Amino acid sequence: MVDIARLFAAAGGRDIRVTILTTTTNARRISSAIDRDSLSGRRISLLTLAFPFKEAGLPEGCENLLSAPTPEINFKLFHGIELLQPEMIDLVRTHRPDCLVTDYLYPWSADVSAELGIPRLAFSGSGFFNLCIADSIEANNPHAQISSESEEFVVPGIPNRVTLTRSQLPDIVKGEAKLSRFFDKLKQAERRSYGVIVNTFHYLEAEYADHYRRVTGLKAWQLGPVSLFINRNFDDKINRGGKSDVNAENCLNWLDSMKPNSVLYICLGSLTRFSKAQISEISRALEESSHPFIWVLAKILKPNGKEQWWLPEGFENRVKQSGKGLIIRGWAPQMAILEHASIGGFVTHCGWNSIMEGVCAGVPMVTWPIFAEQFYNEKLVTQVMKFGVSVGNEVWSVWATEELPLIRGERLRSAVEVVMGGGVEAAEMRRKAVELGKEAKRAVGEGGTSSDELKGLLEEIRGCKSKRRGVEHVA
Ligand SMILES: O=c1ccn([C@@H]2O[C@H](COP(=O)(O)OP(=O)(O)O[C@H]3O[C@H](CO)[C@@H](O)[C@H](O)[C@H]3O)[C@@H](O)[C@H]2O)c(=O)[nH]1
Repeated sequence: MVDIARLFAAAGGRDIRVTILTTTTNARRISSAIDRDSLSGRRISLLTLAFPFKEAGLPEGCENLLSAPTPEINFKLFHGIELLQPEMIDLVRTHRPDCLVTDYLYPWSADVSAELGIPRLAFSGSGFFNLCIADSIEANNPHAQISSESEEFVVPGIPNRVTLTRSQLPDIVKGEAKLSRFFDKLKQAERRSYGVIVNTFHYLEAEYADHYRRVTGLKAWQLGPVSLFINRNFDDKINRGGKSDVNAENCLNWLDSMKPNSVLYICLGSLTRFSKAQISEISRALEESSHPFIWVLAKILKPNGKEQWWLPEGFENRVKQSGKGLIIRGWAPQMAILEHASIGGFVTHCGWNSIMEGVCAGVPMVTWPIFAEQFYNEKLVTQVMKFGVSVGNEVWSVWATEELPLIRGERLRSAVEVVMGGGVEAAEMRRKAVELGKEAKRAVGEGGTSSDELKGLLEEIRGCKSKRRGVEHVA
């Protein structure tokens, strides 16, 4: 979202000013990313609201999932956001923007936009592929005809043959009534929007962007990869949101000492939590594999809801002594790592931003989706564009608890071997990943598809404004 704001500020010229409406702690988290870019620093203002912690039953300062990604906190956060709604609507009415860009999760913004006669653009944090799969599953219920959780079904009516299992579908799809009602509301608001903007690019998802436009009748713009448009300097790359927990230069120096395409990067996002048993399996795979690695460690979640870092006894010392790997606890300088020539493979949870960043860097992937729409994103990588291989996780879950089936070390190792080994399959995946990386750069360059769509979108917003002025004048 912040990258999108910076994109508008940078591309819009003098007549565009951007205001980001957010809550206090989140504002603190993003302000440095805005301020260090002098252009966006001048053209972007932050408008902050105090989060209603007490009323939502949350501890002070807990206003995003990073502090504790549990379902309980999730629900309370949603409740807090709901409580803020009247205040947010008032602010929009007072500021009267020419265009409102809001997350999919803010259905009210479609109403206030209609009231003010301004376009609402829904921002999807994920890609068109995900939107198309979600639409198809909701409309056709293909999983209803399947007898077991693990039987594959084909997603109907989309451009490619894509298979999923029922166990990989988000809870919401499988029908918790309260959640379903909420998501119906989001869908209706999406359909009442002026259009949607997506952090993607033509070459990666062209068919799915067209399919989405056709099925929904909505306008849709591909503006990405936003990270390429915006994050041009080193500081931007290493401090995207979180402050890096390692010395990025040391990390890159270590990568400099490695051969091209030889290092495996493992990061399962900022929200994933694992069991001790799962961490043990990953460490065993990494020790037994011949490839050097950078591992961004996921925390374990204890039964009492507390979190902690954990590694099997002696593992870290052995890694240090052999010089085979780096272990990062906390926020990694992910973009800078992925772009390094020594990185040869990326084990990812398939969060959309990670996929886009891996694509930009031309790195093939081992996919390990955990929850949200990550299983859908996985299929774009493994079944459609084919620049990655799945680790074989079958079960959607908010996090990997002790009860969930383990991904065994052997399974991880063999998936890593497919991507990092010297076989024909590995070469083909790498070729595809490199091609995508080139196309991503082309898309954001002068005359590129995303650059042109951005120009077109800004023109359209200006057009809406002129039309409104005309109407007001006549009135
Ligand atoms: O140590 C870290 C961890 C993350 N990142 C950055 O944080 C972002 C992570 O984003 P993403 O890969 O999308 O993962 P999540 O934070 O898990 O994303 C949530 O939001 C995404 C966008 O809506 C969804 O696709 C995911 O399923 C959902 O989990 C990326 O820019 C990473 O570069 C770092 O720089 N260092």
